[in-house]
Amino acid sequence: MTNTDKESLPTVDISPFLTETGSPKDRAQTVNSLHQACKDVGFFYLVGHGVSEEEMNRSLDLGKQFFHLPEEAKQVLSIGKNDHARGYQRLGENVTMYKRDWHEGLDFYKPIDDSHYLRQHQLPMRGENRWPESIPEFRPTFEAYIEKMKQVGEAVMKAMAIALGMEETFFDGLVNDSFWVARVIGYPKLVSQNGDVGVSCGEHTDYGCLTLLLQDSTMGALQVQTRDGSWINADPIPGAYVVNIGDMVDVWTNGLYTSTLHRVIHKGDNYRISIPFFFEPNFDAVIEPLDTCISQSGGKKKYESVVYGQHLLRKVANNFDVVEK
Ligand SMILES: N=C(N)NCCCC[C@H](N)C(=O)O
Ligand SMILES: O=C(O)CCC(=O)C(=O)O
Ligand SMILES: [Fe+2]
Repeated sequence: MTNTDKESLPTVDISPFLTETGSPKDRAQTVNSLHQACKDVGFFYLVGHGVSEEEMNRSLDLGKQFFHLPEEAKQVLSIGKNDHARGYQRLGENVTMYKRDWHEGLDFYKPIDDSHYLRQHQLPMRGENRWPESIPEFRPTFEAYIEKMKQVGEAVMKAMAIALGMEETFFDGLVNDSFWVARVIGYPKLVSQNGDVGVSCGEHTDYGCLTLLLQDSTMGALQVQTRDGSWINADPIPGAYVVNIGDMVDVWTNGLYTSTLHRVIHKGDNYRISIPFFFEPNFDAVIEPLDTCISQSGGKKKYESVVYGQHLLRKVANNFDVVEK
């Protein structure tokens, strides 16, 4: 059932696209609910994704274990000692719209080889992923988790292609080598400070195709802007992902599906963990508005074409505070 009521996000069941056995009727239902959700809010709960609550909780728990390590152990993985993108970012090192975000993070990107554009040009994100060695289960657990998330991302993009009136396989060649990002975020209680500290994570849109957000049971932290400008909570529902679409879907659809502003304000006493998986286009994918979407949205092309990797590089350049290492 698609719930479009103002106070809560709609739900999409992706299971008919993850198994071979999805009936035409069930697939149509998924496509319709996805279309409505992407048009109305750009945020929805995703169920039927095949990831068990146990797997979800294991990842969240490993994230928590990592952030509870002593600061020196975390600093070994610092992005400043690597490629300025892969690795650990201490509290306040992330910046959104020139303000420090009150969280710490650990980022993993799709591994690349020496022929990759990022290595050839000595750019951020060109390095190797940095895994916490003192937590041996961390790497295998996350690597298995990432594989699942890629499959879920591909399935949602298939349903989205149909929702847009394209062939089911339309996005395949644009996302089959997804330049994904898996981010583990730790949020201490937000305390008001002097200076330039903003919120837990300042308002922003995500950059690529889809964000599949796993969050712990903390309520009231993640907020989403609705079309009328008000903010609603995107609270966790056990077993469901909160999914939102990114800037590249906005471009493909000529604004028919919006990449919606969201932010995090965590004022609770607990230490919150979230794990967004950013399912993104291929690094070199050229993204441009689809003809069918241009005609469904007034006939005027709103965006120029963009290479995803270049969009990402521009965004990442503004993501971090310059700190002494
Ligand atoms: N790939 C994504 N979406 N990463 C998280 C973005 C958080 C906002 C970011 N500091 C910004 O200023 O865009
Ligand atoms: O922690 C959250 O709930 C959301 C984080 C987020 O929006 C992001 O990292 O892009
Ligand atoms: Fe986000």
